[in-house]
Amino acid sequence: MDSLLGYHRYDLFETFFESGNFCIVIVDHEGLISYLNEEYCRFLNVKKSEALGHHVTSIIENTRMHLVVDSGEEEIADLQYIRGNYMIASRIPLRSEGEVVGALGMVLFRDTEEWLKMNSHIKELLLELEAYRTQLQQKNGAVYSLHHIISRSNTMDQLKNKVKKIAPGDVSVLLRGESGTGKELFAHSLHHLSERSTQPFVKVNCAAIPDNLLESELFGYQEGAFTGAKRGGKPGKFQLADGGTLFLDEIGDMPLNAQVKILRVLQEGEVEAVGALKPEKIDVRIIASTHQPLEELIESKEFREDLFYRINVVQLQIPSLRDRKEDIRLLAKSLLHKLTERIGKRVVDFEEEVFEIFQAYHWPGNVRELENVVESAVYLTNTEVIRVEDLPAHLLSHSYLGEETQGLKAIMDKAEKQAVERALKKADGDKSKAAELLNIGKSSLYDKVKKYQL
Ligand SMILES: Nc1ncnc2c1ncn2[C@@H]1O[C@H](COP(=O)(O)OP(=O)(O)OP(=O)(O)O)[C@@H](O)[C@H]1O
Repeated sequence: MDSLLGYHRYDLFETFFESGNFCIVIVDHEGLISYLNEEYCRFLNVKKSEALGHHVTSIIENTRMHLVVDSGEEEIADLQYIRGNYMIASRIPLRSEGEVVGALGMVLFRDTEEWLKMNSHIKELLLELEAYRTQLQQKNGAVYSLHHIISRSNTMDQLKNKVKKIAPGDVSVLLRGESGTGKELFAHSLHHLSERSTQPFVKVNCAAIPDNLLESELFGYQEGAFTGAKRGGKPGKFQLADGGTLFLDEIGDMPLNAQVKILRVLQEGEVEAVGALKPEKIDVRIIASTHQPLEELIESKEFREDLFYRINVVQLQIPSLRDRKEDIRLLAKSLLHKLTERIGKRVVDFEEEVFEIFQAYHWPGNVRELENVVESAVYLTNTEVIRVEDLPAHLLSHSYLGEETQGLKAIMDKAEKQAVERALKKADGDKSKAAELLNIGKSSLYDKVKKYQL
């Protein structure tokens, strides 16, 4: 045995790590992946070469490997949500001469179903847990929390810290920001981190409720309140949110008469269903969102000032994507991962030029627009990497024009530089070929290469 281990140690480990149908990952003291076996690569849908050397959090969803390295504490049979399933993982710190030098993670069962087959005795408990979880989710309605908000910019970090501070209280929060910046994700997160997290989270799209239905939608109605009223009546959004959070989305689009009614409920803490004989007490926390300039709407008497002061106790301004361009790369990668998983197509990365175009574009639709662009590119691409030609045309033409402050000369230079760079790349550095692709003379190309120091 000694000689077996002595002479064949490496082969034995390799055989062990690679032949079982379990997943193994090893990270170093910085949380960078040193080893990922083939089975895990298949499960994660990544290439080994792309994973090695990268921080484990960028490759494995909800991983805790880097935390185990920090704490030095092993975690055995932990439930981890990954690729749409709960799997069971164990994480063991690796020590050398008393120091933690890394960690080994092993996925024991890749989904709870696999686990159930082997552990019939806990089946009942787990099913019960799932039932409660689903029930809670249905009742609760808030599915996102802070870790779903992907970012690396300082402004977003500061916002997330602010959310952690204000979430526990009952203070009303007004979320401001352009459409698609993630206001709803913040509303969910505030609820999740609050003491009301086990209670309902109810969203009202203030812009979408027709005027004549507004009262019954918000405050409910009693049986027989009007012709066509349901038997037994119907609770309104306020009653449904009782004890929890009411998210008033696009409050700036709410008609004035509805603003008056909402204000009254907030002031008095009670609602009166249509046809009810007396009001009922209601306890809700209000989170509102808007992309409208409310101060201007107050000036033009389209928004009530008293309601504004009620909802605007703490204000969170979510920056537009063009004001936090350092988030774009991370967001694009994360959205790609999420979308390919949903669509079921293997597309693993973006060409570097795509990121350049993303950086130059002004993203009027913010993260929602980025999501749409990545989704359409995933459908269109014929390769595993999204290329410039997979992007919508308006992105290419606008990318140079996004920064109007630069002046026309600078914009044209930038466009020219990118075109030359692209042609050189396509021609594998061959300048004659690149000149041909651009339909210009060779000497003109040389001039441009010199000018832009390519
Ligand atoms: N930081 C983020 N990380 C991951 N996904 C994000 C992020 N921000 C926004 N998204 C995604 O972008 C889309 C738009 O986000 P959301 O609906 O929260 O924006 P919004 O500001 O509420 O928009 P609107 O004002 O139009 O309702 C959603 O699919 C959301 O999941």
